[in-house]
Amino acid sequence: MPRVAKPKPAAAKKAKGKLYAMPEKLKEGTILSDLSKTQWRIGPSIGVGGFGEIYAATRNGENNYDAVVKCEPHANGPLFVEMHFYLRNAKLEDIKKFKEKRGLKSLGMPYIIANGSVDINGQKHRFIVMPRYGSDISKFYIQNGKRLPEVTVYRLAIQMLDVYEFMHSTGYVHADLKAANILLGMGKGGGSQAYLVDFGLASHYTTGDYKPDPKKMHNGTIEYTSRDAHLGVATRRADLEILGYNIIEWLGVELPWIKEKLLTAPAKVQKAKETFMANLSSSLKSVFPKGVPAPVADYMKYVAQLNHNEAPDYEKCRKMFLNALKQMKADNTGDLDFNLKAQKSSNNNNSPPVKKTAGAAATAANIRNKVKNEKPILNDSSDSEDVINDSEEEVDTKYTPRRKLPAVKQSSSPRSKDTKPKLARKAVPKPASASPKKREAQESKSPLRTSPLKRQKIDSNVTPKAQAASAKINFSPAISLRGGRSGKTVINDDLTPQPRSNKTYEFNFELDVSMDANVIVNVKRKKKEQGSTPAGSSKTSSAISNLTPKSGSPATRINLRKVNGDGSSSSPTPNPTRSPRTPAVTVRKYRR
Ligand SMILES: Nc1ncnc2c1ncn2[C@@H]1O[C@H](COP(=O)(O)OP(=O)(O)OP(=O)(O)O)[C@@H](O)[C@H]1O
Repeated sequence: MPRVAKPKPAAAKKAKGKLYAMPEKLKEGTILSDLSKTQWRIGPSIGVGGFGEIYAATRNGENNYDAVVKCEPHANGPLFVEMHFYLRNAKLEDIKKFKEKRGLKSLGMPYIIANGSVDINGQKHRFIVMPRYGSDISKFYIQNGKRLPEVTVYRLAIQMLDVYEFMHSTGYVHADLKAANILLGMGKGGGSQAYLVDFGLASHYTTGDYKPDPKKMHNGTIEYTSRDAHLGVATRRADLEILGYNIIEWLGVELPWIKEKLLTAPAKVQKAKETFMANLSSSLKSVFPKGVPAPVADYMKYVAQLNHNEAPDYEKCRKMFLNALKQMKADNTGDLDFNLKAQKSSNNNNSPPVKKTAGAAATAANIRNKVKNEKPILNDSSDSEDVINDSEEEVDTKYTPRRKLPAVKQSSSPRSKDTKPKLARKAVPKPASASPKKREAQESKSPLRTSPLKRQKIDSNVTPKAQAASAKINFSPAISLRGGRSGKTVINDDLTPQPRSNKTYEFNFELDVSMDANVIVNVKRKKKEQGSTPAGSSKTSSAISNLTPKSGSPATRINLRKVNGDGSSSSPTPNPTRSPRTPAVTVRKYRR
Protein backbone atom coordinates (compact mmCIF):
# COMPACT_ATOMS: atom_id res chain seq x y z
CA MET A 1 0.00 0.00 0.00
CA PRO A 2 1.21 3.55 -0.36
CA ARG A 3 3.93 4.47 1.96
CA VAL A 4 4.31 7.90 3.40
CA ALA A 5 7.82 9.21 3.68
CA LYS A 6 8.52 9.31 7.36
CA PRO A 7 11.76 10.39 8.91
CA LYS A 8 13.56 7.32 10.06
CA PRO A 9 16.20 7.07 12.71
CA ALA A 10 19.42 7.95 10.93
CA ALA A 11 21.32 4.93 12.05
CA ALA A 12 18.51 2.42 11.47
CA LYS A 13 20.53 0.06 9.35
CA LYS A 14 18.42 -2.96 9.89
CA ALA A 15 14.75 -2.90 10.67
CA LYS A 16 13.98 -5.09 13.61
CA GLY A 17 13.16 -8.60 12.62
CA LYS A 18 14.09 -8.10 8.99
CA LEU A 19 17.14 -9.36 7.23
CA TYR A 20 17.46 -6.51 4.78
CA ALA A 21 18.94 -3.15 5.53
CA MET A 22 17.05 0.08 5.20
CA PRO A 23 18.81 2.90 3.40
CA GLU A 24 20.45 5.88 4.98
CA LYS A 25 18.55 9.07 4.43
CA LEU A 26 19.64 11.29 1.55
CA LYS A 27 19.43 14.99 2.34
CA GLU A 28 17.59 17.26 -0.02
CA GLY A 29 20.07 19.00 -2.27
CA THR A 30 22.54 16.11 -2.25
CA ILE A 31 24.25 15.68 -5.59
CA LEU A 32 24.67 12.15 -6.88
CA SER A 33 26.92 11.30 -9.76
CA ASP A 34 25.82 8.39 -11.94
CA LEU A 35 28.06 6.02 -13.88
CA SER A 36 28.18 8.34 -16.86
CA LYS A 37 29.08 11.23 -14.52
CA THR A 38 25.76 12.99 -14.95
CA GLN A 39 24.87 14.74 -11.74
CA TRP A 40 21.47 14.45 -10.10
CA ARG A 41 20.18 16.68 -7.39
CA ILE A 42 18.04 15.03 -4.76
CA GLY A 43 14.67 16.53 -3.92
CA PRO A 44 12.26 15.46 -1.20
CA SER A 45 11.47 11.87 -0.43
CA ILE A 46 8.29 10.86 -2.25
CA GLY A 47 7.94 7.25 -1.29
CA VAL A 48 9.29 4.69 1.06
CA GLY A 49 9.05 1.10 0.01
CA GLY A 50 9.65 -1.87 2.19
CA PHE A 51 13.27 -1.86 1.11
CA GLY A 52 14.34 1.48 -0.19
CA GLU A 53 13.46 5.10 -0.47
CA ILE A 54 12.38 7.10 -3.49
CA TYR A 55 13.33 10.76 -3.94
CA ALA A 56 12.30 13.30 -6.52
CA ALA A 57 15.39 14.24 -8.53
CA THR A 58 16.49 16.59 -11.26
CA ARG A 59 19.57 16.94 -13.44
CA ASN A 60 21.89 19.26 -11.63
CA GLY A 61 21.39 22.70 -13.11
CA GLU A 62 17.77 22.02 -14.04
CA ASN A 63 14.82 22.45 -11.78
CA ASN A 64 12.07 20.25 -13.14
CA TYR A 65 12.39 17.26 -10.78
CA ASP A 66 10.92 15.00 -13.41
CA ALA A 67 12.99 12.02 -12.31
CA VAL A 68 13.21 9.90 -9.20
CA VAL A 69 16.13 8.28 -7.50
CA LYS A 70 15.53 4.93 -5.86
CA CYS A 71 18.19 4.13 -3.33
CA GLU A 72 18.96 0.98 -1.35
CA PRO A 73 21.98 -0.28 0.55
CA HIS A 74 24.39 -2.00 -1.78
CA ALA A 75 23.93 -5.32 -0.08
CA ASN A 76 20.20 -5.37 -0.73
CA GLY A 77 19.09 -7.64 -3.52
CA PRO A 78 15.86 -6.13 -4.78
CA LEU A 79 17.28 -2.95 -6.30
CA PHE A 80 20.07 -4.91 -7.93
CA VAL A 81 17.49 -7.24 -9.44
CA GLU A 82 15.40 -4.29 -10.59
CA MET A 83 18.39 -2.50 -12.08
CA HIS A 84 19.57 -5.67 -13.74
CA PHE A 85 16.18 -6.17 -15.30
CA TYR A 86 15.97 -2.59 -16.59
CA LEU A 87 19.47 -2.54 -18.00
CA ARG A 88 19.06 -5.78 -19.81
CA ASN A 89 15.54 -5.50 -21.06
CA ALA A 90 13.81 -2.22 -20.53
CA LYS A 91 15.82 0.55 -22.07
CA LEU A 92 13.82 3.33 -23.65
CA GLU A 93 14.77 1.99 -27.06
CA ASP A 94 13.37 -1.48 -26.26
CA ILE A 95 10.11 0.02 -25.10
CA LYS A 96 9.85 2.21 -28.22
CA LYS A 97 10.37 -0.80 -30.46
CA PHE A 98 7.69 -2.77 -28.68
CA LYS A 99 5.23 0.11 -28.91
CA GLU A 100 5.86 0.45 -32.64
CA LYS A 101 5.41 -3.26 -33.17
CA ARG A 102 2.17 -3.30 -31.26
CA GLY A 103 0.94 0.06 -32.55
CA LEU A 104 0.66 1.42 -29.01
CA LYS A 105 0.64 5.12 -28.31
CA SER A 106 1.80 4.57 -24.77
CA LEU A 107 2.94 1.71 -22.59
CA GLY A 108 3.04 1.65 -18.80
CA MET A 109 6.56 0.32 -18.72
CA PRO A 110 9.11 2.41 -16.81
CA TYR A 111 12.73 2.55 -17.88
CA ILE A 112 16.06 3.30 -16.34
CA ILE A 113 17.72 6.64 -17.00
CA ALA A 114 20.91 6.11 -15.03
CA ASN A 115 22.43 4.20 -12.16
CA GLY A 116 25.31 4.47 -9.80
CA SER A 117 26.61 4.09 -6.28
CA VAL A 118 26.91 6.50 -3.44
CA ASP A 119 28.35 6.43 0.05
CA ILE A 120 25.93 7.74 2.61
CA ASN A 121 27.23 8.01 6.15
CA GLY A 122 29.97 5.58 5.24
CA GLN A 123 27.57 2.99 3.86
CA LYS A 124 27.62 2.06 0.19
CA HIS A 125 24.27 2.45 -1.52
CA ARG A 126 23.06 1.64 -4.99
CA PHE A 127 20.76 4.01 -6.80
CA ILE A 128 18.83 4.09 -10.02
CA VAL A 129 17.31 7.09 -11.75
CA MET A 130 13.92 6.65 -13.37
CA PRO A 131 11.20 8.87 -14.80
CA ARG A 132 8.97 10.32 -12.17
CA TYR A 133 5.38 9.24 -12.15
CA GLY A 134 2.35 10.45 -10.27
CA SER A 135 0.21 8.99 -7.56
CA ASP A 136 -0.09 5.29 -7.03
CA ILE A 137 -3.62 4.06 -7.55
CA SER A 138 -3.90 2.54 -4.09
CA LYS A 139 -4.52 6.07 -2.86
CA PHE A 140 -7.68 6.29 -4.93
CA TYR A 141 -8.70 2.79 -3.97
CA ILE A 142 -8.50 3.71 -0.29
CA GLN A 143 -10.12 7.11 -0.76
CA ASN A 144 -13.02 5.41 -2.52
CA GLY A 145 -13.67 3.06 0.35
CA LYS A 146 -11.66 0.20 -1.16
CA ARG A 147 -13.07 0.28 -4.61
CA LEU A 148 -12.30 1.64 -8.06
CA PRO A 149 -14.78 2.47 -10.80
CA GLU A 150 -15.46 -0.53 -13.00
CA VAL A 151 -14.51 1.22 -16.23
CA THR A 152 -11.21 2.25 -14.70
CA VAL A 153 -10.58 -1.28 -13.46
CA TYR A 154 -10.99 -2.68 -16.98
CA ARG A 155 -8.84 0.03 -18.49
CA LEU A 156 -6.15 -0.66 -15.92
CA ALA A 157 -6.41 -4.38 -16.68
CA ILE A 158 -5.84 -3.72 -20.38
CA GLN A 159 -2.87 -1.49 -19.68
CA MET A 160 -1.30 -3.97 -17.29
CA LEU A 161 -1.74 -6.76 -19.84
CA ASP A 162 0.24 -4.59 -22.28
CA VAL A 163 3.02 -4.27 -19.72
CA TYR A 164 2.95 -7.99 -19.04
CA GLU A 165 3.15 -8.70 -22.75
CA PHE A 166 6.23 -6.51 -23.02
CA MET A 167 7.83 -7.93 -19.93
CA HIS A 168 7.11 -11.54 -20.78
CA SER A 169 8.57 -10.94 -24.24
CA THR A 170 11.88 -10.31 -22.46
CA GLY A 171 11.67 -13.63 -20.62
CA TYR A 172 10.79 -12.12 -17.25
CA VAL A 173 7.76 -11.94 -15.00
CA HIS A 174 6.95 -9.13 -12.60
CA ALA A 175 5.34 -11.15 -9.81
CA ASP A 176 4.27 -8.23 -7.63
CA LEU A 177 1.47 -6.29 -9.29
CA LYS A 178 -0.66 -4.38 -6.80
CA ALA A 179 -2.30 -0.98 -6.60
CA ALA A 180 0.68 0.44 -4.68
CA ASN A 181 2.94 -0.52 -7.57
CA ILE A 182 0.78 1.10 -10.25
CA LEU A 183 1.48 4.78 -10.75
CA LEU A 184 -0.23 7.30 -12.97
CA GLY A 185 1.80 9.19 -15.53
CA MET A 186 2.86 12.78 -15.05
CA GLY A 187 2.38 15.78 -17.28
CA LYS A 188 0.00 16.30 -20.17
CA GLY A 189 -1.88 13.12 -20.92
CA GLY A 190 -0.12 11.37 -18.04
CA GLY A 191 -3.37 10.62 -16.31
CA SER A 192 -4.49 8.29 -19.08
CA GLN A 193 -1.65 5.84 -18.60
CA ALA A 194 -0.79 3.74 -15.58
CA TYR A 195 2.76 2.48 -15.04
CA LEU A 196 3.74 -0.73 -13.34
CA VAL A 197 6.74 -0.13 -11.09
CA ASP A 198 8.93 -2.12 -8.71
CA PHE A 199 10.76 -4.82 -10.56
CA GLY A 200 12.57 -6.04 -7.48
CA LEU A 201 10.95 -9.43 -7.84
CA ALA A 202 11.46 -9.77 -11.59
CA SER A 203 12.68 -13.20 -12.54
CA HIS A 204 12.99 -15.49 -15.51
CA TYR A 205 9.85 -17.52 -16.01
CA THR A 206 9.94 -21.19 -16.62
CA THR A 207 9.26 -22.72 -20.01
CA GLY A 208 10.23 -26.20 -18.95
CA ASP A 209 9.24 -28.55 -16.19
CA TYR A 210 7.25 -27.47 -13.17
CA LYS A 211 9.75 -27.39 -10.34
CA PRO A 212 8.56 -25.98 -7.03
CA ASP A 213 11.32 -24.12 -5.28
CA PRO A 214 10.96 -24.00 -1.50
CA LYS A 215 13.50 -21.19 -1.40
CA LYS A 216 11.15 -18.91 -3.29
CA MET A 217 7.86 -20.04 -1.86
CA HIS A 218 5.25 -17.35 -1.11
CA ASN A 219 7.27 -14.54 -2.68
CA GLY A 220 5.32 -11.42 -3.48
CA THR A 221 2.57 -9.61 -1.68
CA ILE A 222 0.67 -12.31 0.14
CA GLU A 223 -2.80 -11.00 -0.75
CA TYR A 224 -2.14 -11.39 -4.48
CA THR A 225 0.62 -13.98 -4.70
CA SER A 226 -0.28 -16.52 -7.36
CA ARG A 227 -0.61 -20.20 -6.67
CA ASP A 228 2.56 -20.85 -8.67
CA ALA A 229 4.45 -18.21 -6.68
CA HIS A 230 3.27 -19.82 -3.46
CA LEU A 231 5.22 -22.83 -4.70
CA GLY A 232 8.18 -20.75 -5.81
CA VAL A 233 7.61 -21.18 -9.54
CA ALA A 234 7.83 -18.16 -11.83
CA THR A 235 5.28 -18.43 -14.63
CA ARG A 236 3.51 -16.09 -16.99
CA ARG A 237 0.13 -17.40 -15.93
CA ALA A 238 1.08 -16.41 -12.37
CA ASP A 239 1.36 -12.78 -13.39
CA LEU A 240 -2.10 -13.00 -14.92
CA GLU A 241 -3.48 -14.59 -11.80
CA ILE A 242 -2.03 -11.82 -9.63
CA LEU A 243 -3.71 -9.28 -11.87
CA GLY A 244 -6.94 -11.24 -11.54
CA TYR A 245 -6.95 -11.07 -7.74
CA ASN A 246 -6.27 -7.35 -7.94
CA ILE A 247 -9.10 -6.81 -10.43
CA ILE A 248 -11.51 -8.60 -8.13
CA GLU A 249 -10.36 -6.51 -5.20
CA TRP A 250 -10.50 -3.24 -7.11
CA LEU A 251 -14.13 -4.01 -7.87
CA GLY A 252 -14.88 -3.79 -4.18
CA VAL A 253 -14.57 -7.41 -3.12
CA GLU A 254 -12.72 -8.45 -0.03
CA LEU A 255 -10.70 -11.44 -1.16
CA PRO A 256 -11.68 -14.53 0.83
CA TRP A 257 -8.24 -15.05 2.36
CA ILE A 258 -8.25 -11.45 3.55
CA LYS A 259 -11.77 -11.72 4.87
CA GLU A 260 -10.88 -14.89 6.73
CA LYS A 261 -7.79 -13.16 8.15
CA LEU A 262 -5.37 -15.75 6.82
CA LEU A 263 -2.65 -13.41 5.70
CA THR A 264 -0.28 -14.30 8.49
CA ALA A 265 -0.29 -17.93 7.37
CA PRO A 266 1.00 -18.16 3.79
CA ALA A 267 0.21 -21.86 3.49
CA LYS A 268 -3.42 -21.16 4.42
CA VAL A 269 -3.63 -18.36 1.90
CA GLN A 270 -2.18 -20.71 -0.67
CA LYS A 271 -4.79 -23.31 0.15
CA ALA A 272 -7.60 -20.77 0.03
CA LYS A 273 -6.46 -19.69 -3.43
CA GLU A 274 -6.27 -23.27 -4.60
CA THR A 275 -9.83 -23.81 -3.47
CA PHE A 276 -10.96 -20.52 -4.97
CA MET A 277 -9.45 -21.27 -8.36
CA ALA A 278 -10.49 -24.91 -8.42
CA ASN A 279 -14.13 -23.93 -7.97
CA LEU A 280 -14.11 -20.69 -9.90
CA SER A 281 -17.79 -20.41 -10.79
CA SER A 282 -19.00 -20.84 -7.25
CA SER A 283 -16.11 -18.84 -5.81
CA LEU A 284 -16.87 -15.88 -8.03
CA LYS A 285 -20.58 -16.16 -7.31
CA SER A 286 -19.91 -16.01 -3.61
CA VAL A 287 -17.72 -12.92 -3.83
CA PHE A 288 -20.04 -11.20 -6.31
CA PRO A 289 -23.36 -12.36 -4.83
CA LYS A 290 -25.49 -10.20 -7.11
CA GLY A 291 -23.80 -11.14 -10.32
CA VAL A 292 -20.30 -11.83 -11.52
CA PRO A 293 -18.96 -9.24 -13.95
CA ALA A 294 -18.65 -11.09 -17.26
CA PRO A 295 -15.08 -10.04 -18.11
CA VAL A 296 -13.90 -11.06 -14.65
CA ALA A 297 -15.46 -14.51 -15.01
CA ASP A 298 -14.04 -14.95 -18.51
CA TYR A 299 -10.60 -13.74 -17.51
CA MET A 300 -10.31 -15.83 -14.37
CA LYS A 301 -11.54 -18.93 -16.18
CA TYR A 302 -9.00 -18.34 -18.91
CA VAL A 303 -6.21 -17.94 -16.36
CA ALA A 304 -7.28 -21.05 -14.46
CA GLN A 305 -6.92 -23.28 -17.51
CA LEU A 306 -3.53 -21.97 -18.62
CA ASN A 307 -0.67 -24.40 -18.37
CA HIS A 308 2.38 -23.41 -16.42
CA ASN A 309 4.64 -22.95 -19.44
CA GLU A 310 2.07 -21.62 -21.84
CA ALA A 311 2.30 -18.17 -23.38
CA PRO A 312 -0.89 -16.34 -22.46
CA ASP A 313 -3.04 -14.91 -25.22
CA TYR A 314 -2.81 -11.29 -24.12
CA GLU A 315 -4.98 -10.05 -26.94
CA LYS A 316 -7.75 -12.45 -26.02
CA CYS A 317 -7.64 -11.18 -22.44
CA ARG A 318 -7.59 -7.55 -23.46
CA LYS A 319 -10.62 -8.18 -25.66
CA MET A 320 -12.56 -9.47 -22.68
CA PHE A 321 -12.15 -6.10 -20.98
CA LEU A 322 -12.47 -4.06 -24.17
CA ASN A 323 -15.78 -5.74 -24.96
CA ALA A 324 -17.02 -4.91 -21.48
CA LEU A 325 -16.02 -1.27 -21.98
CA LYS A 326 -17.94 -1.26 -25.27
CA GLN A 327 -20.99 -2.72 -23.59
CA MET A 328 -20.75 -0.05 -20.94
CA LYS A 329 -20.34 2.53 -23.70
CA ALA A 330 -17.16 3.68 -22.02
CA ASP A 331 -14.13 5.03 -23.80
CA ASN A 332 -10.75 3.48 -23.43
CA THR A 333 -9.12 6.88 -23.84
CA GLY A 334 -8.60 10.01 -21.79
CA ASP A 335 -7.60 10.34 -18.16
CA LEU A 336 -8.32 7.37 -15.98
CA ASP A 337 -11.19 8.45 -13.81
CA PHE A 338 -11.13 7.47 -10.16
CA ASN A 339 -14.35 9.16 -9.21
CA LEU A 340 -16.87 6.44 -8.46
CA LYS A 341 -19.93 8.57 -9.02
CA ALA A 342 -18.91 9.64 -12.48
CA GLN A 343 -19.04 6.16 -13.89
CA LYS A 344 -21.64 3.68 -14.90
CA SER A 345 -21.30 0.12 -13.88
CA SER A 346 -21.90 -2.92 -16.03
CA ASN A 347 -25.20 -4.79 -15.83
CA ASN A 348 -24.00 -7.22 -13.28
CA ASN A 349 -21.37 -5.61 -11.14
CA ASN A 350 -22.83 -5.68 -7.72
CA SER A 351 -19.87 -5.57 -5.51
CA PRO A 352 -20.24 -4.67 -1.85
CA PRO A 353 -21.43 -1.17 -1.01
CA VAL A 354 -18.95 1.64 -0.85
CA LYS A 355 -18.21 2.77 2.65
CA LYS A 356 -16.57 6.04 1.80
CA THR A 357 -16.35 8.04 -1.40
CA ALA A 358 -13.70 10.31 -2.74
CA GLY A 359 -14.59 13.93 -3.05
CA ALA A 360 -13.50 14.48 -6.57
CA ALA A 361 -12.12 12.72 -9.58
CA ALA A 362 -8.45 12.28 -9.01
CA THR A 363 -5.98 12.58 -11.81
CA ALA A 364 -2.24 12.73 -12.04
CA ALA A 365 -2.36 16.50 -12.18
CA ASN A 366 -3.80 17.03 -8.73
CA ILE A 367 -1.45 14.79 -6.85
CA ARG A 368 1.93 16.11 -7.89
CA ASN A 369 4.26 16.81 -5.07
CA LYS A 370 5.70 20.29 -4.75
CA VAL A 371 9.41 20.14 -4.83
CA LYS A 372 11.55 22.44 -2.74
CA ASN A 373 14.99 23.40 -3.90
CA GLU A 374 17.86 23.61 -1.54
CA LYS A 375 21.50 24.40 -1.90
CA PRO A 376 23.40 21.43 -3.26
CA ILE A 377 25.47 19.40 -0.90
CA LEU A 378 28.23 17.59 -2.69
CA ASN A 379 28.29 14.04 -1.62
CA ASP A 380 31.10 11.63 -1.86
CA SER A 381 29.52 9.72 -4.72
CA SER A 382 31.35 6.80 -6.08
CA ASP A 383 31.57 6.47 -9.82
CA SER A 384 32.31 2.83 -9.84
CA GLU A 385 29.34 0.57 -10.06
CA ASP A 386 29.40 -3.19 -10.08
CA VAL A 387 29.67 -4.65 -13.50
CA ILE A 388 26.35 -6.19 -14.41
CA ASN A 389 27.10 -9.76 -15.07
CA ASP A 390 24.90 -11.92 -17.17
CA SER A 391 25.38 -14.87 -14.95
CA GLU A 392 22.53 -15.26 -12.53
CA GLU A 393 24.87 -17.03 -10.15
CA GLU A 394 26.89 -13.85 -9.79
CA VAL A 395 24.00 -12.43 -7.88
CA ASP A 396 24.34 -14.97 -5.12
CA THR A 397 27.18 -13.40 -3.27
CA LYS A 398 25.99 -9.84 -3.43
CA TYR A 399 22.69 -9.48 -1.73
CA THR A 400 20.68 -9.61 1.33
CA PRO A 401 17.17 -10.88 0.76
CA ARG A 402 14.36 -8.51 1.52
CA ARG A 403 12.96 -10.82 4.06
CA LYS A 404 13.32 -14.45 4.63
CA LEU A 405 10.60 -16.85 5.52
CA PRO A 406 11.52 -20.22 6.88
CA ALA A 407 10.62 -22.42 3.96
CA VAL A 408 9.79 -25.51 5.91
CA LYS A 409 6.10 -25.92 5.53
CA GLN A 410 4.37 -26.62 2.32
CA SER A 411 0.68 -26.64 1.81
CA SER A 412 -0.82 -30.01 1.18
CA SER A 413 -3.19 -28.40 -1.30
CA PRO A 414 -4.07 -30.30 -4.46
CA ARG A 415 -2.03 -28.02 -6.64
CA SER A 416 1.05 -28.48 -4.56
CA LYS A 417 0.67 -32.22 -4.83
CA ASP A 418 0.50 -31.98 -8.58
CA THR A 419 3.94 -30.48 -8.60
CA LYS A 420 5.77 -33.41 -7.15
CA PRO A 421 9.17 -33.83 -8.74
CA LYS A 422 8.00 -37.35 -9.56
CA LEU A 423 5.49 -35.93 -11.99
CA ALA A 424 7.92 -33.36 -13.26
CA ARG A 425 10.39 -36.01 -14.21
CA LYS A 426 7.86 -37.53 -16.53
CA ALA A 427 8.00 -34.50 -18.79
CA VAL A 428 8.83 -35.18 -22.39
CA PRO A 429 12.45 -34.20 -22.87
CA LYS A 430 12.89 -31.40 -25.36
CA PRO A 431 15.36 -31.92 -28.17
CA ALA A 432 18.03 -29.27 -27.87
CA SER A 433 17.64 -28.34 -31.49
CA ALA A 434 13.91 -27.73 -31.34
CA SER A 435 12.87 -24.26 -32.43
CA PRO A 436 10.99 -22.14 -29.88
CA LYS A 437 7.76 -22.69 -31.83
CA LYS A 438 8.29 -26.41 -32.05
CA ARG A 439 9.21 -26.48 -28.42
CA GLU A 440 6.06 -24.64 -27.50
CA ALA A 441 4.04 -27.20 -29.46
CA GLN A 442 5.82 -30.03 -27.69
CA GLU A 443 5.26 -28.41 -24.36
CA SER A 444 1.61 -28.15 -25.11
CA LYS A 445 1.49 -31.91 -25.47
CA SER A 446 3.49 -32.54 -22.38
CA PRO A 447 1.63 -34.22 -19.53
CA LEU A 448 2.64 -31.30 -17.38
CA ARG A 449 0.40 -29.02 -19.35
CA THR A 450 -2.63 -30.43 -17.70
CA SER A 451 -4.85 -27.82 -16.19
CA PRO A 452 -4.92 -27.44 -12.43
CA LEU A 453 -8.32 -29.09 -12.43
CA LYS A 454 -7.08 -32.04 -14.41
CA ARG A 455 -4.08 -32.27 -12.20
CA GLN A 456 -6.33 -32.43 -9.24
CA LYS A 457 -7.79 -35.59 -10.70
CA ILE A 458 -4.33 -37.04 -10.95
CA ASP A 459 -3.85 -36.17 -7.31
CA SER A 460 -6.96 -37.97 -6.26
CA ASN A 461 -5.39 -41.13 -7.62
CA VAL A 462 -2.60 -40.95 -5.13
CA THR A 463 -2.29 -44.27 -3.38
CA PRO A 464 -3.28 -44.54 0.26
CA LYS A 465 0.35 -45.39 1.03
CA ALA A 466 1.52 -42.20 -0.61
CA GLN A 467 -1.21 -40.28 1.15
CA ALA A 468 -0.13 -41.67 4.45
CA ALA A 469 3.36 -40.46 3.75
CA SER A 470 2.15 -37.06 2.76
CA ALA A 471 0.97 -34.96 5.62
CA LYS A 472 1.88 -31.99 7.69
CA ILE A 473 4.47 -31.00 10.19
CA ASN A 474 2.62 -29.06 12.83
CA PHE A 475 4.95 -26.59 14.40
CA SER A 476 4.31 -24.52 17.41
CA PRO A 477 2.64 -21.27 16.46
CA ALA A 478 5.81 -19.47 17.43
CA ILE A 479 7.70 -20.89 14.50
CA SER A 480 4.96 -21.32 11.93
CA LEU A 481 5.46 -19.50 8.66
CA ARG A 482 4.65 -15.91 9.12
CA GLY A 483 3.04 -14.02 6.31
CA GLY A 484 4.07 -10.68 5.03
CA ARG A 485 2.82 -7.49 6.49
CA SER A 486 -0.40 -6.64 4.82
CA GLY A 487 0.16 -5.15 1.39
CA LYS A 488 3.92 -5.48 1.60
CA THR A 489 6.17 -7.39 -0.65
CA VAL A 490 7.90 -10.36 0.90
CA ILE A 491 10.85 -11.93 -0.75
CA ASN A 492 12.05 -15.29 0.23
CA ASP A 493 14.95 -15.29 -2.17
CA ASP A 494 18.12 -17.21 -2.38
CA LEU A 495 20.52 -14.48 -3.16
CA THR A 496 22.73 -14.30 -0.16
CA PRO A 497 23.86 -17.08 2.04
CA GLN A 498 22.54 -16.20 5.45
CA PRO A 499 24.03 -17.31 8.68
CA ARG A 500 22.18 -20.15 10.23
CA SER A 501 19.94 -19.21 13.04
CA ASN A 502 20.67 -22.45 14.86
CA LYS A 503 17.72 -21.76 17.05
CA THR A 504 16.41 -24.49 19.22
CA TYR A 505 12.73 -24.77 19.91
CA GLU A 506 11.26 -27.04 22.46
CA PHE A 507 7.66 -28.04 22.33
CA ASN A 508 5.29 -30.91 22.20
CA PHE A 509 4.71 -31.85 18.63
CA GLU A 510 2.75 -34.00 16.29
CA LEU A 511 4.96 -35.24 13.54
CA ASP A 512 3.50 -36.14 10.19
CA VAL A 513 6.18 -36.07 7.58
CA SER A 514 5.27 -34.55 4.27
CA MET A 515 6.93 -36.13 1.30
CA ASP A 516 6.38 -32.78 -0.44
CA ALA A 517 8.17 -30.83 2.20
CA ASN A 518 11.69 -31.60 1.08
CA VAL A 519 12.99 -32.23 4.53
CA ILE A 520 15.18 -34.89 5.97
CA VAL A 521 14.34 -35.80 9.49
CA ASN A 522 17.27 -36.91 11.54
CA VAL A 523 16.32 -38.63 14.71
CA LYS A 524 18.83 -38.67 17.51
CA ARG A 525 17.96 -40.61 20.56
CA LYS A 526 19.67 -39.72 23.77
CA LYS A 527 21.71 -42.44 25.32
CA LYS A 528 19.66 -44.70 27.40
CA GLU A 529 20.96 -45.67 30.74
CA GLN A 530 21.28 -49.15 29.40
CA GLY A 531 20.59 -47.99 25.90
CA SER A 532 20.31 -50.05 22.84
CA THR A 533 20.86 -47.07 20.53
CA PRO A 534 24.26 -45.44 20.72
CA ALA A 535 24.25 -41.78 21.68
CA GLY A 536 24.31 -39.42 18.75
CA SER A 537 23.46 -42.09 16.21
CA SER A 538 21.25 -40.58 13.63
CA LYS A 539 18.72 -42.00 11.29
CA THR A 540 16.89 -40.45 8.44
CA SER A 541 13.17 -40.28 7.93
CA SER A 542 13.05 -44.00 7.40
CA ALA A 543 13.52 -44.22 11.12
CA ILE A 544 10.32 -42.45 11.91
CA SER A 545 8.62 -45.59 13.06
CA ASN A 546 11.23 -45.74 15.79
CA LEU A 547 9.98 -42.51 17.23
CA THR A 548 7.57 -44.17 19.55
CA PRO A 549 9.31 -43.99 22.89
CA LYS A 550 10.15 -47.34 24.24
CA SER A 551 9.66 -47.76 27.87
CA GLY A 552 11.98 -45.45 29.73
CA SER A 553 13.20 -43.88 26.51
CA PRO A 554 14.54 -40.43 27.16
CA ALA A 555 13.78 -37.29 25.21
CA THR A 556 14.15 -37.62 21.50
CA ARG A 557 16.01 -35.06 19.46
CA ILE A 558 15.00 -34.51 15.89
CA ASN A 559 16.72 -32.39 13.32
CA LEU A 560 14.79 -31.23 10.30
CA ARG A 561 16.95 -30.36 7.38
CA LYS A 562 15.68 -28.96 4.16
CA VAL A 563 16.72 -30.81 1.03
CA ASN A 564 18.05 -28.57 -1.71
CA GLY A 565 16.53 -28.62 -5.16
CA ASP A 566 19.28 -30.89 -6.42
CA GLY A 567 18.44 -33.48 -3.87
CA SER A 568 21.38 -32.70 -1.63
CA SER A 569 20.74 -31.56 1.85
CA SER A 570 21.84 -28.41 3.60
CA SER A 571 24.94 -28.98 5.56
CA PRO A 572 24.66 -28.40 9.27
CA THR A 573 27.93 -26.47 9.11
CA PRO A 574 27.93 -23.27 7.08
CA ASN A 575 29.20 -23.95 3.60
CA PRO A 576 29.74 -20.97 1.34
CA THR A 577 28.99 -22.90 -1.80
CA ARG A 578 25.56 -23.87 -0.60
CA SER A 579 22.64 -21.85 0.41
CA PRO A 580 22.04 -22.34 4.11
CA ARG A 581 18.83 -20.41 3.90
CA THR A 582 16.52 -22.69 5.75
CA PRO A 583 17.15 -22.48 9.42
CA ALA A 584 17.90 -25.73 11.11
CA VAL A 585 14.99 -26.47 13.32
CA THR A 586 15.68 -28.70 16.20
CA VAL A 587 12.67 -30.28 17.76
CA ARG A 588 12.84 -31.81 21.15
CA LYS A 589 10.19 -34.20 22.11
CA TYR A 590 9.34 -34.26 25.74
CA ARG A 591 8.84 -37.45 27.56
CA ARG A 592 5.28 -37.99 28.38
N1 LIG B 1 9.05 6.38 -10.58
C1 LIG B 1 8.34 6.78 -9.53
N2 LIG B 1 7.74 7.99 -9.52
C2 LIG B 1 7.02 8.41 -8.45
N3 LIG B 1 6.85 7.69 -7.34
C3 LIG B 1 7.42 6.48 -7.28
C4 LIG B 1 8.20 5.97 -8.36
N4 LIG B 1 8.64 4.74 -8.03
C5 LIG B 1 8.14 4.49 -6.81
N5 LIG B 1 7.41 5.53 -6.34
C6 LIG B 1 6.70 5.62 -5.04
O1 LIG B 1 7.44 4.95 -4.06
C7 LIG B 1 6.69 3.84 -3.53
C8 LIG B 1 7.61 2.68 -3.27
O2 LIG B 1 8.25 2.34 -4.48
P1 LIG B 1 8.66 0.85 -4.83
O3 LIG B 1 7.44 0.00 -4.77
O4 LIG B 1 9.41 0.84 -6.11
O5 LIG B 1 9.63 0.57 -3.60
P2 LIG B 1 9.94 -0.80 -2.89
O6 LIG B 1 10.95 -0.52 -1.84
O7 LIG B 1 10.35 -1.80 -3.90
O8 LIG B 1 8.54 -1.11 -2.22
P3 LIG B 1 7.68 -2.44 -1.97
O9 LIG B 1 7.58 -2.50 -0.47
O10 LIG B 1 6.34 -2.20 -2.61
O11 LIG B 1 8.40 -3.55 -2.61
C9 LIG B 1 5.61 3.55 -4.58
O12 LIG B 1 4.46 2.99 -4.00
C10 LIG B 1 5.36 4.95 -5.10
O13 LIG B 1 4.45 5.62 -4.27
